[in-house]
Amino acid sequence: MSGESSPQKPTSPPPRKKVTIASLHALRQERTPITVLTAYDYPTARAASTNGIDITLVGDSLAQVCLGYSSTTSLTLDEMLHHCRAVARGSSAPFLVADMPFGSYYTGPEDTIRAAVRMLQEGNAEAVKLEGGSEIAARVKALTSIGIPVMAHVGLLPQRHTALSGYRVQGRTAESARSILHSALALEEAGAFSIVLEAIPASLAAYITSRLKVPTIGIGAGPGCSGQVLVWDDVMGTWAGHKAKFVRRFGDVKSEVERGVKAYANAVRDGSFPHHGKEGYVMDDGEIEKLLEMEGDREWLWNPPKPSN
Ligand SMILES: Nc1nc(=O)c2c([nH]1)NC[C@@H]1CN(c3ccc(C(=O)N[C@@H](CCC(=O)O)C(=O)O)cc3)CN21
Ligand SMILES: CC(C)C(=O)C(=O)O
Ligand SMILES: [Mg+2]
Repeated sequence: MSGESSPQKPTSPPPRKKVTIASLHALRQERTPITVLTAYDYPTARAASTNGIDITLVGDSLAQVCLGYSSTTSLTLDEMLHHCRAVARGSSAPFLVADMPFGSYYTGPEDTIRAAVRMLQEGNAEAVKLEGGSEIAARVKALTSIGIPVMAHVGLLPQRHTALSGYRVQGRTAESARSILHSALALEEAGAFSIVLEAIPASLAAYITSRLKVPTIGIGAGPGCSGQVLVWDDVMGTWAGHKAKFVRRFGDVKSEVERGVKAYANAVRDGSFPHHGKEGYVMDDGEIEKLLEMEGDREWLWNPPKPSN
């Protein structure tokens, strides 16, 4: 059969090319913005993977948006690994990064390595993300020197919200900005393949990006970064908590979910669901009569409810 005249077979779209650290650096080089989205389970990972996201991040925001904790510091390494494995099963094309949970990288280089190895081996992550500045550069180096890719994270550090008395924009003064810049340079020097800049002024983020060779990923850091990241629930409009200034909602999934749940509950209550014919099963011919005969219940008669729609 010649290819020209035969009709196109309805096939699924060709699998995307696997994103690698090299391909991410190439995007930075050609100034194509890198797209990063968090994912917490198999369906969110699938959606990111099949719709053009470059990096899937299993963020520790998981603690708040999926598990109902009041902050990310409650999340354990085991909880992270459980979600990471689910995301890995659904995220085939994007590069897969996962947050090292609070407390899993402070007690020494050996514990840091052990926890990061679990993230890769048990969680199937390809890289780990660590929050902190120059003070954790040695930890980052301990990981990158043995081939564990690290994404750094500077600026607003949610894992330190208690010490910092809340979530505040960082780097508004020259002194604070310089400290963030020098942290970013130290983390690049320690081998980080990319750096997240969270909640810092746009001019500072653009300047840091110009001083680094590795791509920067901004969240609340303006358009001058090499890429952008947002939390899934913020993008979809399913997060009911505080909406940070940097969030833009691209979907209204919350109202769609409300509509669906209410419609289902109403249909069950008014008897319109399930429909006897369309959504149920029938016995083989004559078998209900046989059953009633066996049970001595020949008088029993079933009148299926009339569908109300
Ligand atoms: N849904 C959600 N989105 C996130 O981006 C996110 C989480 N959860 N959980 C983990 C961390 C916490 N993050 C946060 C949390 C609060 C602010 C916030 O309230 N920012 C203030 C800054 C005010 C200021 O200093 O001027 C804001 O209103 O933007 C920012 C980032 C980012 N991460
Ligand atoms: C918002 C991103 C950068 C993150 O760290 C998270 O989702 O936990
Ligand atoms: Mg995080």
